Amino acid sequence: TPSEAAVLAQLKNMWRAAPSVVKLWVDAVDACHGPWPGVGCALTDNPTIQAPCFILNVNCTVVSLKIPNGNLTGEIPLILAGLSSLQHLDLRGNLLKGRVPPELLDSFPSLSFLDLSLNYFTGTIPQAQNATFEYDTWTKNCFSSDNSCELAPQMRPIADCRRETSLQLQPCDSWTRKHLLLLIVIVLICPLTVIAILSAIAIYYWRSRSQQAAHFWQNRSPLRAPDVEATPQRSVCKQFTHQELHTATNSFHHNCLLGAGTTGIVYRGKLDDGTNVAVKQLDTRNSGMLINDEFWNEVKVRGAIRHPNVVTLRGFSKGLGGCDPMLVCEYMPNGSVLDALLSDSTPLRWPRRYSIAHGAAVGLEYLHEHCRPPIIHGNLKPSNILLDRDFTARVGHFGSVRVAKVSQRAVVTTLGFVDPEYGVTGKLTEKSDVFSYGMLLLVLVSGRRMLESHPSGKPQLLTWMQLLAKAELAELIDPRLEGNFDKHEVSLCAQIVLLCTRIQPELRPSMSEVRRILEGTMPVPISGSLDTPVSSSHTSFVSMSHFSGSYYGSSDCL
Ligand SMILES: Nc1ncnc2c1ncn2[C@@H]1O[C@H](COP(=O)(O)OP(=O)(O)OP(=O)(O)O)[C@@H](O)[C@H]1O
Repeated sequence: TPSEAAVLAQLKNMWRAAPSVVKLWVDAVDACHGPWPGVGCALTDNPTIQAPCFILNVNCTVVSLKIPNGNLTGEIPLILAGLSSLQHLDLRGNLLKGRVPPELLDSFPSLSFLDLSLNYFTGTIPQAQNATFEYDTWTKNCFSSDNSCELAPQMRPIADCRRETSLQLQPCDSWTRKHLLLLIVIVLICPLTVIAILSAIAIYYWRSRSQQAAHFWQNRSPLRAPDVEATPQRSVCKQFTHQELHTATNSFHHNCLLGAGTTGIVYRGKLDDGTNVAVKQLDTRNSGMLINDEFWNEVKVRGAIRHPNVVTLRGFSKGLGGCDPMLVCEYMPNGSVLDALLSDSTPLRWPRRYSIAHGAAVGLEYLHEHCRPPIIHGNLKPSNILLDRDFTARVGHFGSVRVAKVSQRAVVTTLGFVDPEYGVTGKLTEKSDVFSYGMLLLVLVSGRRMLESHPSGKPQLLTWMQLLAKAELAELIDPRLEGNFDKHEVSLCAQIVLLCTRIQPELRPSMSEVRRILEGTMPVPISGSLDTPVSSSHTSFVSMSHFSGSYYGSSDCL
């Protein structure tokens, strides 16, 4: 019919480029009257009779269209509906895609054979109203399997349905690519995301645990040493320029002055990153300190020390070009034990004093027994025990610290707290620090400076020691405590003072023993409970004791 001729002409035009039988369709000849491969005709009057219309020269109609494996592309053309007499449609093995509209199938009332397999059709398998098609019609396409099992029972036994469906409706290329991408996401990205989330949770958990641990330690009874092994030991000691420290301390402004000692002046400062620090300007001219390469090497070693009871050294400046060398330490907001003891406003209560005694013992134990080589402080005294925000005692100011066993030369020490043995041998040992610790404890209990005289007018240290030896504790104890103290703890401290200040260094306890006595996990050694402490010959040291004043800077320092 003319309409069929028009449809075929359009199809030819559409699929002209494809290497299929369509290429052989000849325009000049009617499809049913010439050699149009793939196009089959039958008598219009009786379409069941297929005939060579071009020979018989009778009216014919198109009843079959067979263009298999022709590389036809695009969607299935809806103009096919114009071939309404089609009984046989075979488009298998092409590259057709998109949906197959059921209306199209309904427009072929006589269609008895349909093969659309091996294409890229998508969507659901269309159901024609008047016909059911062989199951193979649809296979090897990209149909979703949504309705495949609804259709399958009409054609196959139910048992075969799912198996056949899943076998036949194979994924095609485009499907595979999409799912490959999905697989990559699942296999690679998802695990990475999960790992990242888990790591974040682990880090958060670890941080909060360590913060909790730190908080716990600060708030708990002082009678437990922190886990020193967990303390990081990587040196973060930085070499600052003079200019950096000049800026940090507001040009060493007097408002930033924290205090002055025998070895220099201490200023409060603020680094670029906002950290508060204490900057000690070393007075090499008057202190007799020997600042050489060995000193700086020791300073760097100290930069690696991290312990909750030791002030961290943040850095140094070598003081080149005529500038003073400087040490940069953590800033301790509550100043030194000396400051706290002498504070006019609030006397240091006994539990805090005992906690300070314990903290200082733990810090010293760490320096002596956990550092390799051991570190001798060499200048332990109340102004060198600093108090952090929570009043935890931190052993500070290592200005004269020397590596153990090589302390052959004179170092700056503070008389009154220094081991009498040092006066004889000129050598500092761990036991020199133990002696100084004993004196520190005496100051904590009595609340008095080393220079202060006893009301009797007798030389200070001897008087206090005699009181201790006679166990006349009541007279020794700081009156500012107003009787609010733990008698057992005070008695323990008194006995530790006696042990630590024994003349023979080898009879003095180690700092770990001191710590354990304070914690109550070790009894006081009986032999030395009230042994003879330092003799009166030592008083000469006492009377020369140096007091370091401290001037707390006003708030407009920085
Ligand atoms: N890190 C710090 N944080 C806060 N204040 C500090 C710090 N270091 C020192 N100070 C303050 O500065 C004062 C003087 O400290 P410095 O260490 O110079 O004195 P010293 O120990 O008496 O003397 P030296 O150790 O030189 O014999 C301390 O008493 C304290 O008040």
